[in-house]
Parts: sequence; C-alpha cells; structure tokens
Amino acid sequence: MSVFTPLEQHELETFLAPYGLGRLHEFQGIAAGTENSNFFVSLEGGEFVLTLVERGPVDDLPFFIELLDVLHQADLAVPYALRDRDGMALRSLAEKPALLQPRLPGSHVSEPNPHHCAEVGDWLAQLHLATRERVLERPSDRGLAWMLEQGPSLALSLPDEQLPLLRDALAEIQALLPRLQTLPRANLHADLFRDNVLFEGTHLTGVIDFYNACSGPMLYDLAITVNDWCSTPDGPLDPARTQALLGAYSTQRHFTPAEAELWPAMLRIACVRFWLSRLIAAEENAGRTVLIKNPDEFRCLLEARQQADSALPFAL
Ligand SMILES: Nc1ncnc2c1ncn2[C@@H]1O[C@H](COP(=O)(O)OP(=O)(O)O)[C@@H](O)[C@H]1O
Ligand SMILES: N[C@@H](CCOP(=O)(O)O)C(=O)O
Repeated sequence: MSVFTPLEQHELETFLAPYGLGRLHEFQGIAAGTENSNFFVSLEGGEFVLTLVERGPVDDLPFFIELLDVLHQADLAVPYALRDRDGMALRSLAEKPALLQPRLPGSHVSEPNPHHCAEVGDWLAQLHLATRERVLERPSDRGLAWMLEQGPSLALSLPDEQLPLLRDALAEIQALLPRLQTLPRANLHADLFRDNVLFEGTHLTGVIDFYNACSGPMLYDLAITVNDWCSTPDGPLDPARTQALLGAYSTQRHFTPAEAELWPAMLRIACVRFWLSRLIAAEENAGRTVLIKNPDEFRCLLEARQQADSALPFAL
C-alpha cells in the first residue's frame, strides 16, 4: 500500500475548497505506485487524483507542471495540474507538496498486442512533436553521464560472468557519446512503460507518471518504450508489436540517417539505464516490503539486443 501520508476528511475538504469543484463525495488511497501518496477523489465536479509528493525531484515540480500544461494544450491525455481560484497549481497538504489532477479513465495492459503498441507509438510521436520546437530543458538525472558514473561501481557487486556485458555496454556509450549528443531532441517521458499507460480496449486513454520526464534525444525515449512494450519473454523483440509501434511513430516523424544507424545501440543504452537503476533499487530496498523490480530482466534484454533484431522504418 503506497499511501505514506494518510489524510483526514476535514483536512482534505479544506484543501479542496479553493478549487471550486463542489462537495467531496469520497476519497480513497491508491495502492499502486511506489513513490508518492496518491488518492482517488470524487467531487461533485468530477473525478480527480490527488498526489502528495513524498520524494524524488521536488525542486523540479514547476518543470513537470509546465510540461504537462504544454501537453494538455496539445490535446494529449495527461494528468495536468488543476489551478485553484488564485491560479495556484502547486499547493501544500499535510506538509507535502500537493497537486490535484483529472482522473484519467482506463486501466493498465500487461500483455499488449500490436494495436496497443501502435497507440503508444502514436502518443510518443505526439509528445515529441508538441515539444521539439520549444524544448523545456531538464537534464535527466539518470542520463548517459549517470550511467557512466554508476556503472563501474555497480559492476563491483555483479557476478564475474555478467561483467563483460556491462563493461562492453558502458564502453559503447563512451565511444558514441559525441554522436548521441547531436541526435534530434525534444521533451521525453523517459519511462513510458506499460504501468504508466491507461487503455480502454485498444484505445489509449492516458499517460501518467512524468517524474522521469526530461529533455534529450527522441530516439532514447523510443528505445525505452520499445524495450518495454515489444519484448518477448526471452528478450528478443516481437516483430509484429515492434513494427506496429515504430510504424505508428514514423508516420508522424521521419527518422534521420543518424537515428537509423544508432538505433541498435540506443536499444542497448535503454537497457543499461534500467538494469542499473533496478540494481540500485534492489540494493536500497533489500528486506523492505516494497515492490522490487528484477534487474535481471534488463540484463536479459541487453543480452538479446546484442543482435540488431529491428531496423527503423522509413529513414530519410
Ligand atoms: N491521473 C490519473 N488518472 C487515473 N489514474 C491515476 C492517475 N494518476 C495515478 N493514477 C493511478 O495511480 C497509480 C499510481 O500512480 P503512479 O504515478 O505510478 O504513482 P507513483 O508516483 O507513486 O509511482 C497508477 O498506477 C494509476 O493506476
Ligand atoms: N519503469 C522503471 C521504474 C522507473 O525508473 P526509476 O529510475 O524512476 O526507478 C522500471 O520498471 O524499472
């Protein structure tokens, strides 16, 4: 249960009053999620989600609010922050930064088919197109420099047989660094996994959890997304899902030759990012009753990505 800060009805009513959304019918803590305290809030004026920010990049909340405003204005289904009567988006409740957002319909899909993947590719292209002309700058706190810094120390706790895989992947990142930095940029979701997307049937109804959002190469966002949505249980990419996702994306944005060339490497880099972050999380949370995602899943994906099993379609 990830409600770290329980709320009393009366304090919630006081907090909600300045939004002018009518009487509070009911509220309920959301069990899913690991970072923040989230509540479904039912008001006369509709259904909402209240987030109390418990940890993470609190100083960057104005960036997330601005990015979500841009995406909402571009008609993407995202949980933008509602304003109270004084125009305030970021407020405080129980001494935590607090945001009220519309509740998006739909539920998560754990076993996506090509139709789901096409919707995700389409959504991701819209995110990139909506932001690439005026990128809101925020370096990722888990970007290439972070991987090169964390990788060698995390390698110390890996079994010997896993070392060459990580060492070679870090060497590849180091060697490609100058070229990666010249790829076309936009704002990225940077964590577009299945548990951050909502669907009704095969229709995408919302994308949540923008706390990894940043500025960077669009190809990196695509690689993160393809690795999660299109991998088979053994690791290789499923051709039908991969083609559906990349095809839907590329009808909106053509890839450059440099992107096409760097695609297999970018798929590996996106594996390294989550292999390392899961190794850190597993170490930090050992013995605690929180969901620990398996780092080996991304080690296996990285092994499978040694073969270039997908090409970018329609490169210019
Ligand atoms: N705006 C929203 N609309 C609908 N459901 C939401 C919304 N925001 C969060 N949720 C639900 O709450 C859960 C936890 O949200 P998430 O952002 O993943 O939390 P955390 O930041 O703690 O990881 C999600 O899995 C989703 O089911
Ligand atoms: N989706 C990721 C978790 C989010 O990354 P983090 O670096 O913010 O922990 C995963 O499945 O590992």
